[in-house]
Amino acid sequence: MSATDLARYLECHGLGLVSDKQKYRKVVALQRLTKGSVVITSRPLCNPIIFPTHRPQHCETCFQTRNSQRKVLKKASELGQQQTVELERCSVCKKRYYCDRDCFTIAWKGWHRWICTDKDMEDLDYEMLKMIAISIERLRNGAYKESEDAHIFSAAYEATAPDGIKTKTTTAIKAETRLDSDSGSETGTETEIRGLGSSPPSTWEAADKKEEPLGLTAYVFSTLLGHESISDPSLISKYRQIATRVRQQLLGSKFVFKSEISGGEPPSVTELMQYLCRFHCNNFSVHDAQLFTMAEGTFPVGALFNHSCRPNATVMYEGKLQVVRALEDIETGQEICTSYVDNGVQRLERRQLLREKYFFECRCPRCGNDQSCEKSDGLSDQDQGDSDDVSKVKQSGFRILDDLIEGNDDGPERGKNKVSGEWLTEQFKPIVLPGARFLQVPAPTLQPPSIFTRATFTSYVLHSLVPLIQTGVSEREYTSKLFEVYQTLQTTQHSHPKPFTTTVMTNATSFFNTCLEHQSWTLASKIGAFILALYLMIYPRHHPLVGLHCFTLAKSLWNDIEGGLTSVRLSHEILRLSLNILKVSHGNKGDNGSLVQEVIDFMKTVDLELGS
Ligand SMILES: C[S@@+](CC[C@H](N)C(=O)[O-])C[C@H]1O[C@@H](n2cnc3c(N)ncnc32)[C@H](O)[C@@H]1O
Repeated sequence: MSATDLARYLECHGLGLVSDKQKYRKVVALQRLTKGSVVITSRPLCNPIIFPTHRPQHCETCFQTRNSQRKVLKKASELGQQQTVELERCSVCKKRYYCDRDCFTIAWKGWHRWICTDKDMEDLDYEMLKMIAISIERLRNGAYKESEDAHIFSAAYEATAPDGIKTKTTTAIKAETRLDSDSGSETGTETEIRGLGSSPPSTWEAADKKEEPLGLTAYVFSTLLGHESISDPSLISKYRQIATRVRQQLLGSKFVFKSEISGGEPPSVTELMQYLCRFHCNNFSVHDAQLFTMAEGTFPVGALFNHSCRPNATVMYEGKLQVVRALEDIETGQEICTSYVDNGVQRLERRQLLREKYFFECRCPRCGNDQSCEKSDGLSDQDQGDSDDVSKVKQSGFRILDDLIEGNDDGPERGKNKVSGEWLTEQFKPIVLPGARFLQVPAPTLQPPSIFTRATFTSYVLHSLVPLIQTGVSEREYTSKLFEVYQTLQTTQHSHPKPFTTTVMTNATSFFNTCLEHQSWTLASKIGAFILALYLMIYPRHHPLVGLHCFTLAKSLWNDIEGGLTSVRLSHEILRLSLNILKVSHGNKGDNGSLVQEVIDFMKTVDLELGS
């Protein structure tokens, strides 16, 4: 595989990989992508490492959760049960779980037998490194067969081509035919992929163009940045120890390195250290549909996307397959970016993480690169002098956002970040929830309040932005309204402590969860509406977090008996919002699709109650 093969593969997906002075390379759209479409899928180079606490819930092979496994459900119905069938545990290590013997056999032949009795496997870096070394060697020596993975991606994933035509991948087709046949043997060397140096078919067949051969995955991995030369020496020394341990373990194990490239030896310590450095700034936390992380994985194609604090794409998972989805319409030539950090944290924290973990200074539309960023990076107000005022005046668009949400005060105990429940309750009580019908119609003449409190902020932002999401206006129109909201928030007086900082958001979120736990639905709904306003100010409108929050808020509103029918109507409207967002961020496949279906089903219940 070569750079040309990668370029051709990406081109088939309507993507281009362009050199960039600051970022090394960047992925750009070669054609218009509509919001919600799958930009590309990315496969893991080795089995993602499930965190120990999450192992009993996920099959190591197909990665499906216990309750969503089709096979398990079928088994349950055969047993006359409703749903829950426990996963089966490996009887030797007693640590890894599988749906059944089929999944266990695939794992055993592929990787499990090499790690089953290795006591060091509880260290994430060690585990990932050993798995990658084995995975790459199996690919090089021809022991790996593409068909083995058919089972892994058996969700029969349908990739949506940029033109909107649904293409069933050949992986999916293979999966269907493989279900009835036995898994292949480890010893066979007549494989489709003969090693990293071999060429792909001379033309990418129409059906093949959506499929990512593992040879390509490994090639992309070999091209990723590791930043070895600028990494922290203590990290490098830690990596040397891990690499040495893994190499010794591999030398002593029965795993045979028999490819031409390996020459009978595991990769050198230096090469293994390079892998570790690449993991550091390219690996992903794998999360479920609710965005709870449960594993770590190496997805090289997905790692080609650069970071932006205002991303236009997001990363989701369908079983073990990573799916990059467009969060907004992306025009030809535009760079496609995901986010490496939570966009809800303050500029200083984001920049520090990006610098320490990914070794770059962010110059995205939100961060920019002028002096105003430096202020948060440690320069005192005095150091900034008058230039601060000047740079503030110059700021526009997303650049305003971080100044708006800065601040650590929340509550009477200034600076301590500790606020009493009573005080918080008082802060949220005055919020008047918007009428459902007001959320459907944009109000062009909406007057901003004379002072922003938590209540007036919630009302102003929700009335300004939600109708635009409901009516699906263009990104340009939405952004222009959003900038208008930012300007208003900047130029209007606000109460103290400032109601729209990230500190306030963190405290409000934990208070919201407490209210939900205690079933204080009226208060929870008010806090939930406030959090929604803050989310809309900070996150892209179709961000999965926004959709998930809307779903929780809608459930709270529906439970709020005090609010009567008004609250049920609002619940319906917020559900509609949740659905609009989740359809874009989550799509309609697997566990993500099930979540969207849950929203639809809940809407039907609410519909019934409203008699519509
Ligand atoms: C996951 S990789 C992204 C793909 C990478 N650009 C490449 O061509 O392989 C992460 C690395 O890309 C670079 N990078 C990502 N986003 C960037 C950004 N917004 N600005 C500058 N460099 C960025 C950094 O060097 C970072 O460590």
